[in-house]
Amino acid sequence: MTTHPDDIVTALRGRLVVSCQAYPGEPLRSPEVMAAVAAAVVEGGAAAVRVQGVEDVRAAVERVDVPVVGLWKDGDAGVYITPTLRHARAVAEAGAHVVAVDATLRTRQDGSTFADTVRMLHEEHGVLVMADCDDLASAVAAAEAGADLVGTTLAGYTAARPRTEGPDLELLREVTAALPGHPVVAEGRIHTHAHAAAALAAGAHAVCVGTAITHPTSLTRWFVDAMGAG
Ligand SMILES: CC(=O)N[C@H](C=O)[C@@H](O)[C@H](O)[C@H](O)COP(=O)(O)O
Repeated sequence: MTTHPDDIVTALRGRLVVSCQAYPGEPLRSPEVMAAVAAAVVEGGAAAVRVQGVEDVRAAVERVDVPVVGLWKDGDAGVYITPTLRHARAVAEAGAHVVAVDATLRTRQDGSTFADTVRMLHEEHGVLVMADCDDLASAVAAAEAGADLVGTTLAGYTAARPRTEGPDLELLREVTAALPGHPVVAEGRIHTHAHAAAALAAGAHAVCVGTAITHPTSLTRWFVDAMGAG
């Protein structure tokens, strides 16, 4: 596998990234299980995997031969995706090829900025940075700060934008138009093949899908609800 930063970005063009995450207390919540899920999605053609938690990142890096986008979720309110320099450093040290970081314009717990995080990850670790954004302003700021990949990950999960039923394609179109040539990753509520195709058509460099591939509890619940069988 290529680990050169430019090659990783090129390798993701038009491809699927699969987020492999189980949440605290869930039956599949273990680094070994998530690494196995990562291996399974790579067999299906995932060009990269997105993995949460330092131990999960370490296990996935050992297990799969595609780039690992690592993050550390600390809590689930406010800035919680790789929220401080300490979290970012730990994810990079666990071997992630790309570190995903909250890039919203909200205040961070340790007083650092997203730009500080990008600088530290580039200079001290030589890894790529994925900016998890929630609106156009944060996406533009993230690109200016040097983010290698700009994601729509947090659209609909902050006060910045309403939560759309499927992916926020309107935001995706705005971001790809504002950042021509900059790799934009469509992420968040991409639940169908049609959503993924629409995201590419809207200019996404890559598409990241989590729940609709790797979260069996949600998938089951969707069927149960549709059947009125719960
Ligand atoms: C908002 C937030 O915390 N998103 C997280 C980011 O890593 C994950 O919980 C999502 O599963 C991931 O973004 C993929 O999205 P979806 O599961 O909708 O395909």
